[in-house]
Amino acid sequence: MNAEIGFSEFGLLFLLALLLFKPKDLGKAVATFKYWKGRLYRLKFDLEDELLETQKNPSRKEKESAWIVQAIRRFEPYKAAAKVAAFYPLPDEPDIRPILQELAKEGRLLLPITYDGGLMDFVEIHDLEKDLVEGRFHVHEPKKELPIYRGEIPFVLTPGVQFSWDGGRHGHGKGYYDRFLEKNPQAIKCGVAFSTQVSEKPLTLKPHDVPMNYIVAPKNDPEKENPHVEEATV
Ligand SMILES: Nc1nc2c(c(=O)[nH]1)N(C=O)[C@@H](CNc1ccc(C(=O)N[C@@H](CCC(=O)O)C(=O)O)cc1)CN2
Ligand SMILES: Nc1ncnc2c1ncn2[C@@H]1O[C@H](COP(=O)(O)OP(=O)(O)OP(=O)(O)O)[C@@H](O)[C@H]1O
Repeated sequence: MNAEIGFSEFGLLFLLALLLFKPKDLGKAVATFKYWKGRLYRLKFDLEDELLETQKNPSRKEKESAWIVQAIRRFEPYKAAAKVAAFYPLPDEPDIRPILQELAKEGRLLLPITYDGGLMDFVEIHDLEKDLVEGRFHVHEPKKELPIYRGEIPFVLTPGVQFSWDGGRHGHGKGYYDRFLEKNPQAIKCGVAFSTQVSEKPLTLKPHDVPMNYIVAPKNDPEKENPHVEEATV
């Protein structure tokens, strides 16, 4: 009896949520929930790793991140790019730190520094330890005193909340990447995502949403697939 009451209350709450929130808001709420869930999840695993000193049983996220890193390394347009605009991963994004280390060593790494109003610039980073500080939204950002990079940006590894295989991208809703990419139409845009972040159905895009040329994300089983980058089917 009690169980029945519990279930119907849950059902009622769900219906209320559907009535009160527009599908877009509901999507944002789910994205926020996922973001915080991801942060706590990563924290838990980091603590466990420290305690157990083991990397023998990496989580699915770690496996997918390793797959993504391999796929990027093998990707010709990435290999050919003189500079790569990348991102310092948030806990809910693929861990591309090995790529960042390699790019920094090669003198090819650019990371974003954000300003108010949804604007950002890229800065050349040579040392991930010394050149970065924690900026807004807990993202590691270049120190303010470092010079802004004013040269050509041929290739952009782009973070996002959700992508679709046809190149659609939704971010955190502040428009940083849309504004930046609009000003840099020459750049090859490569979305970087966990398999769970890529929708089979095209995302609904607004006129300012800039589509990706490529998506790097494992499609099904990251262990069985050969890492490769998908060309967006736009
Ligand atoms: N790794 C990484 N670096 C990045 C971005 C990104 O998406 N990922 N950005 C891409 O633009 C810029 C920073 N923009 C961000 C904007 C909002 C939030 C954020 O967490 N916002 C909400 C939560 C809402 C949500 O998750 O949708 C908050 O304020 O807590 C994070 C980054 C530049 N650097
Ligand atoms: N090129 C642009 N010029 C002016 N305003 C823009 C441009 N791109 C986006 N915006 C504005 O920025 C806001 C957020 O855009 P959107 O929701 O597409 O961001 P996002 O791509 O999800 O976020 P982010 O790029 O920060 O990860 C919107 O209100 C939009 O009007």
